[in-house]
Amino acid sequence: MAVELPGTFMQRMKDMLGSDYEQFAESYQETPYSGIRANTLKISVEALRALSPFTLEPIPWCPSGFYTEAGARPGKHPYYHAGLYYIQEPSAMAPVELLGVQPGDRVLDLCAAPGGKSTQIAAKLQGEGLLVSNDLHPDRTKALAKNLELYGVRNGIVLNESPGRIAAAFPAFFDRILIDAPCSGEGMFRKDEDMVKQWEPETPLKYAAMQREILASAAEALRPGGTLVYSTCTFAVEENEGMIREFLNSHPEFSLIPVGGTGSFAPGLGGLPEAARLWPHKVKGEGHFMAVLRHDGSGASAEEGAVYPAHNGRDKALSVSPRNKGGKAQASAKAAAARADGGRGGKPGRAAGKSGGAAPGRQSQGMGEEAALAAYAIFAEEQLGWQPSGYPVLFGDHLYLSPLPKAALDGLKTIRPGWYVGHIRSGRFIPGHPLATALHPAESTRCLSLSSSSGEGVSYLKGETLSITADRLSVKPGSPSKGYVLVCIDGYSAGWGKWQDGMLKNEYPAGWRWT
Ligand SMILES: C[S@@+](CC[C@H](N)C(=O)[O-])C[C@H]1O[C@@H](n2cnc3c(N)ncnc32)[C@H](O)[C@@H]1O
Repeated sequence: MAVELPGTFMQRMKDMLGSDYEQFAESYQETPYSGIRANTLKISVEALRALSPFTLEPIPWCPSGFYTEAGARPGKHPYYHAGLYYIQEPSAMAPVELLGVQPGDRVLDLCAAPGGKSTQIAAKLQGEGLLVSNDLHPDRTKALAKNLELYGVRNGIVLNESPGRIAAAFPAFFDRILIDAPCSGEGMFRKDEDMVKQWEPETPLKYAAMQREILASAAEALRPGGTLVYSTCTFAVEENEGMIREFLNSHPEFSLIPVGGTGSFAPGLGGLPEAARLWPHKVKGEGHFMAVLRHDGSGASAEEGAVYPAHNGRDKALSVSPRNKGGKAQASAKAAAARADGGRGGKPGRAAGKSGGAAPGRQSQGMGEEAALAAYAIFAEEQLGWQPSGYPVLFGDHLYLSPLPKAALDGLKTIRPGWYVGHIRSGRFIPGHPLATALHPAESTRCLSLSSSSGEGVSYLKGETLSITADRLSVKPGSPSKGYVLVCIDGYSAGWGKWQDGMLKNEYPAGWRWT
């Protein structure tokens, strides 16, 4: 590799690896591996394999993950814009596989940007339950929100908060928490030269201080009996086994679930074989560390109280009506309940971004909330033929469907309170791009499928107006051809168009276009 690795780092690795060191050092001459992960919210693994223009080789630790061949440019294919896969470093797909997410779970991804692992969690939730994706750095939450929208996530909330404030707002609430910790990034040296340039011998200790705080907050937000996965992409023991050992000493209610030494996962170092390592000289991927921690179930969980509807996509409840999805998706956060029952004040949060983003707290400018929701309901009936579930949250003229009541997010910096469905303009409802990306063709009254290979798909993604004859539209019986059309690429939703008299006006957002 072009960048020389720091001598202090290499000496430490020599001490750590002993006879394996030579092999480890040689692995830096290899080209790093690349991968994609099927978005099973939109396409099955089998269907992606059949459709893929790239040669795909399975990644052993992730059933929906594949290595892509050198020279493949998956980011430059219309399927990427249709959200059929996420481009992700292969080892980075491992932590979520160990989190054990089930549909209906309440999951917190504490250090989530740009959203690789959050999108993986969302796929496992299959639209049921709750995903809260958080990142401390405001700039990074923009990419996080965009990736969740591209992926078609309906039950996700994006926060820009400190882990401590999240724990205070949601004590003993989440079934599963992922900490993909900020770290010294030594495991990424082969892939990212900037990590090498930023590294100094003291870097691991600097990150260890942050990791300690994040772990302590996560322990408070986890419900009794819940599961916490801690991962890093570094080799430093003080950020890995050392951090976990320290956490176990101060949190005796947690124990390690053994994952090291199984399948592709090497055992942890320093007398912690239950933890897992992915070594770049042993697997086809970069360096990673993972520990799975289970709470023993002692202590009180969040009070039963506020209930939110699971986003299974076809719930009729649009108003704030309690709905229990199989018991599990029953949100019983003490905080959510307390705040839903009267609130505790605090600074208003804020939402941002191109697909919505008026400041929460502002009421609808043009019309009252009731009228705005009525306009949306009319749109949903006409355009979708069904009413998606979720708590309606109106920020200015922008409407979201949230998996939690609005009051549950009071005082938290909220980038996205839920699924952005659109905004009100002059008394009419205008559908948002994230509404389209999360829809399946059968969920829209009017659809048009463009081919990824004919050039039409790319023309649409470039924002061009297309000439489309009426017979090419797929329209549900009894509906007119004129109006909003869900535009798909080879049958997978990509955005909106507006059809009239043989012309498709392009509604693909400027900031998302193919360049
Ligand atoms: C390893 S990256 C996360 C990658 C992400 N999980 C993914 O799969 O795309 C770590 C993230 O932690 C964020 N971060 C740093 N300090 C944090 C803190 N104290 N609390 C929450 N997030 C933090 C960084 O902004 C960064 O985006």
